[in-house]
Amino acid sequence: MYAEVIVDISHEAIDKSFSYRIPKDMELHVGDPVLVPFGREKKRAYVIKMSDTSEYPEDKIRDIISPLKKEFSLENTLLDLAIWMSREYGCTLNQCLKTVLPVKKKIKKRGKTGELLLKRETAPVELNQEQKGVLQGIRNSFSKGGTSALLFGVTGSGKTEVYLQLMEDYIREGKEVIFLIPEISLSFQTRSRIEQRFPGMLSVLHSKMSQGERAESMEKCRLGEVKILMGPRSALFAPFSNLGLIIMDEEQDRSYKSETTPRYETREVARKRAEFSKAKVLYGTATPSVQIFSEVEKGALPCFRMENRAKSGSMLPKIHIVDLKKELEEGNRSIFSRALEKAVRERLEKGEQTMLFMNRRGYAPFVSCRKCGEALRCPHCDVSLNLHKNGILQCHYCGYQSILPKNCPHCGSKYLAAFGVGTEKLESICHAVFPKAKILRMDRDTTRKKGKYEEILQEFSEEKADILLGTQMIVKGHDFPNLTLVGILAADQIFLQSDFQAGEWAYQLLTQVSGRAGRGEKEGEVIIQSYQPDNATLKLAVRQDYIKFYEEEKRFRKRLSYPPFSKMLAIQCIYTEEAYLDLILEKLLPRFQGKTEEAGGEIYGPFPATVYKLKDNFRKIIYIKHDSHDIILQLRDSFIQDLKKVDKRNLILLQFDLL
Ligand SMILES: Nc1ncnc2c1ncn2[C@@H]1O[C@H](COP(=O)(O)OP(=O)(O)OP(=O)(O)O)[C@@H](O)[C@H]1O
Ligand SMILES: [Zn+2]
Repeated sequence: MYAEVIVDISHEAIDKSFSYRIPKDMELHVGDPVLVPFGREKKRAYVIKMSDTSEYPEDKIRDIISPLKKEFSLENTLLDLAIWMSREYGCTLNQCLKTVLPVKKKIKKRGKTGELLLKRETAPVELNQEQKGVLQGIRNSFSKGGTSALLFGVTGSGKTEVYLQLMEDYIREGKEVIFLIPEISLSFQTRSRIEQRFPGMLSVLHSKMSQGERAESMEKCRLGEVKILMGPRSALFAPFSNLGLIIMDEEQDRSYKSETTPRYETREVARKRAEFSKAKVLYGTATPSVQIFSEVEKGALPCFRMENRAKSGSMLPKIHIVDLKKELEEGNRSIFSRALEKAVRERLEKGEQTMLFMNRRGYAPFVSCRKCGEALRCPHCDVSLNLHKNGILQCHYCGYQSILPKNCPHCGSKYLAAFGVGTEKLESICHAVFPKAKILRMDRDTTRKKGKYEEILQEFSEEKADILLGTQMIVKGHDFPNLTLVGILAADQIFLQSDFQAGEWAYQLLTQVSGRAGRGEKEGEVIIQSYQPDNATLKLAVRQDYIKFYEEEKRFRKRLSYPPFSKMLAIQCIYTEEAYLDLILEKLLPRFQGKTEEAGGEIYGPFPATVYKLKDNFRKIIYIKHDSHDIILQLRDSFIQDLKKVDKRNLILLQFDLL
């Protein structure tokens, strides 16, 4: 027998594995630590794969010296987690270890830190009745052995206060807390609330950090210099050895789904991490994901609700829909409906703030020729190019850039024109329509530089600007008491996606955006502009009736047996030559289809991915559905085996997405 091992994982990025022979009487398992000869030294290594044969010449291969005891339980936990992830998400253990284990950097030795004492700078807010009720409920549920719970509270109901109290429970017991937040929304407000409550105990991760800074944050956890790690999904792998609690705020957020291999679902990995660390998980949200609410419905997850805003006098905002078709009929061609424009003016007069949401960045999402009708497209991807204000065309998928040509590259005419509105254009329009207003824009382009994101939010919260406009980034978790108007300029964009989860995402987004309005004492108003004011999801979002929305969504998904009412696996096959990709799939599919159907599953596709060509790669997707999670995983493995037989040179890249 042979083993593939990775060496000394805690010291550098793991990207290479080595082969060793397993001596006859040695019993080993994947994940076991072993001692191996390495150059002239002996090193600690981990078994990541075992096989009967080895590609290495017999005389060059060396023997494993001995198995080692798994001494330190943290390492154990993270290894177990990696092993589970590689099985669940269909990728190599190596890929999972890279995700799970922190890259360790040499860090200056610091003086030994004393016991971390809990000294508060600010007294906790007196909780209201609703908050007290849910806090007690969660505590009871956990102390009776419950391992996870959902805190379902409307926007502004004061979930953060509940989290803080619960964190305190665990920190007092000497345990550690992971506080997960969605990507990009490093809510500086929440961060400073935690810092004030638990001075010196918080470490943070965020996407703008360098490798070194991330490593440093993680290292503080390992050394016990902090008790709380706040960050996006990767914070889940904090090397805490006495983890007590994982809080996952905005549980429904899409950034919790990893877009790179392993494509894991943070919600599930959190549960596993908690299981291996004997910790608890609290999910929090104002709009539960359909997945999590189906668990509540089945009685598998206790749910604690808060239905009122926390601050006395604060109410959920009034929401209206404006019909853009009617605006057009009545001669208004502006991007602002009359109602929205009037509402903004009123806010400017009263010195209140406005937030304007536009789902696209850049100046205009399309440039096309008025003569031949062709749009300018990315040469590497199957999408149209976005025009930016500086006259640069940009692909938002691969980053390709070119200068806007004078003439149409298809017919040579000079009638190229930009269509649609992105945030840059919205900003120019706002300046023209409201010349006196102070305007801030927040999107990927204005927040590229480190610190910019916080700077914009800080400025807006200090009321140095009247209008904050931007993409998704502006909607998450922020609390501006003087913000009384939210305008959603093009709600239809939100519904355009073809995914079966599109309705859910739209509902969540609309609720989140709307939830920013009227969080102080002044009443809030939300205006949603749409060409399809009768859209069912839109109407449900306006009524803010989650249960009704959930019931509708459940009916639709049950009828078509979509998750969470069945398991679904998307298999994405990727290759640069379309013809070869098609050929392989043609060879492979009949047999695989047979297997799937025999196992009682359903198979669909292959379909081209939404963006079929991406960075010069063609992408086709096959979906399989089955009630059993395990059978789905078996079918996945058999797909991999079958593909190996036809794609002998191993050219096609596979990506699995377990839904
Ligand atoms: N018991 C309380 N008494 C007075 N004010 C409170 C109380 N609890 C919370 N607040 C205030 O209410 C506002 C909303 O609270 P918080 O940000 O925790 O809500 P949330 O539920 O996390 O909202 P969202 O889901 O929209 O992010 C904050 O300004 C907070 O300081
Ligand atoms: Zn591109």
